[in-house]
Amino acid sequence: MPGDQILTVAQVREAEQALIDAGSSIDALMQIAGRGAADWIWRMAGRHKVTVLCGPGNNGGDGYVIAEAIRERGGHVVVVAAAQPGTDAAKNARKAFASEVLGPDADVSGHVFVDCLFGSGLTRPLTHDHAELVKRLAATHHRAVAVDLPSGVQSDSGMLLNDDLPRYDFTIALGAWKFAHFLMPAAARVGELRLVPIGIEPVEGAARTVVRPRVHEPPADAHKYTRGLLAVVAGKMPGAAILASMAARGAGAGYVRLFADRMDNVPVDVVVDTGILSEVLSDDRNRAILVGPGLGRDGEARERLAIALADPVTAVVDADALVLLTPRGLAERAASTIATPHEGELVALERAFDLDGSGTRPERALALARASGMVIVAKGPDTVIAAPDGRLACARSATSWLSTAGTGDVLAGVIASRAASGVPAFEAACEGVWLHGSAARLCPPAFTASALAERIPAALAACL
Ligand SMILES: NC(=O)C1=CN([C@@H]2O[C@H](COP(=O)(O)OP(=O)(O)OC[C@H]3O[C@@H](n4cnc5c(N)ncnc54)[C@H](OP(=O)(O)O)[C@@H]3O)[C@@H](O)[C@H]2O)[C@H](O)CC1
Ligand SMILES: [K+]
Repeated sequence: MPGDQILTVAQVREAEQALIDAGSSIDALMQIAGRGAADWIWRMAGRHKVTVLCGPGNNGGDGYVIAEAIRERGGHVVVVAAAQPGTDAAKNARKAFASEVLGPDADVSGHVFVDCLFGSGLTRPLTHDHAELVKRLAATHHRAVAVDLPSGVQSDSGMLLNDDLPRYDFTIALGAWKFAHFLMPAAARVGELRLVPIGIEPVEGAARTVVRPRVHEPPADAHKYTRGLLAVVAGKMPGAAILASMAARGAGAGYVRLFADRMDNVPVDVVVDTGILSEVLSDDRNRAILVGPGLGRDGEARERLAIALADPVTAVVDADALVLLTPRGLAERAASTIATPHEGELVALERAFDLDGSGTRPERALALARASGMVIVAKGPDTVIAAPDGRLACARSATSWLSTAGTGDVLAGVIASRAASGVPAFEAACEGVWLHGSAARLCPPAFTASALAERIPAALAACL
């Protein structure tokens, strides 16, 4: 199931123009957006005092609409204008606000601070005065809500144009998600996210959010091979491959076969094969391969990677295998390959594929996907998934407790399991990322990677 669209500033402007061409107006869109945002703020504040900070552009215009909607309901609302409205729509919204507007020096405090200083039109850092004003208002209110984006955040990259700006409890996106809602460092400042739709049509080629997949029970006549046989190739340090295999067992594949040098310390429900790798992989019942966790980086590891990549089934390439991977290694491959690099491995792959690593994380992931022909899962607190055909998806961090050893092995195992179950590569990557995050949410704090792997079936249960 495709998620919601995530749009760049240019895509939002084009989509907004299409609505205007179809008979709407900026003023009408601002009313829908502002009143939709006011509904959320009303739920949060009720009759407690709300302060709306309005900037000069249409984000500020939204602020006047929000303030008027709260005033009409009998709420206690104050507007602080950081600058006079500069656009026609913002001027109209200001005129329609039937109460007093205070200047930026006003001494205000209250329950909810609503930031409508700048949104997607921000092009440069906030001035010192604006930054101090935002900080002061955030400090004198119990809760902070950003409308569309926190002021000071660059919409397409998620970069912060100013240091030291407040964290928000809530961000209410207008019309569509923006990349800054998902990308670090901005994603750490937005708080809980809500989206107010304003009628924007689907934009061709737009990025999507990663959402809960739909998974079906195996058919009545299913057996372990029809549900998918996954081969996991271990190396010198089998622990990581065992962890990946455990996670894979719980994510849908009917059979996980671990190729390893030794049989000891392997849980009973992972089948170990200590034979000859090329023979293990030539089993034509194999539906997917996972190679990389604990593989090592020596000559034997290189050889195992080459044998794995020569196999005509979907391959998930992780950890050490990402460092050993070369364009030549992929040249003969016809089957899909999914790479799951963290930032350091992403940089190594960019070098290997002669890319300069410039641009936002989604742009970098897409460039690598196109250059390598692989589905790229650029994992981290702001995981981005890119396909060679240009599809792009972003996931919010489930929890920062995921920052512990072995969780990457679990992710690789889950993605490989979805691929072995017959899910196409890009979708398998998105499903794996969702299941991994969802399992993390089911874990207690300070969980271990093996506890995470144990929660994968519970995460899968929520998808049935
Ligand atoms: N998504 C939609 O369809 C709708 C969105 N709406 C809201 O509109 C804003 C975007 O509004 P816009 O007027 O384009 O931009 P801003 O309000 O964010 O910024 C206003 C102008 O401020 C100037 N600017 C930029 N950075 C700074 C700065 N650091 N200091 C001072 N001034 C700055 C810039 O103009 P310049 O000419 O000075 O460069 C901006 O244009 C969107 O976020 C939504 O909230 C509408 O409600 C309609 C529907
Ligand atoms: K804002």
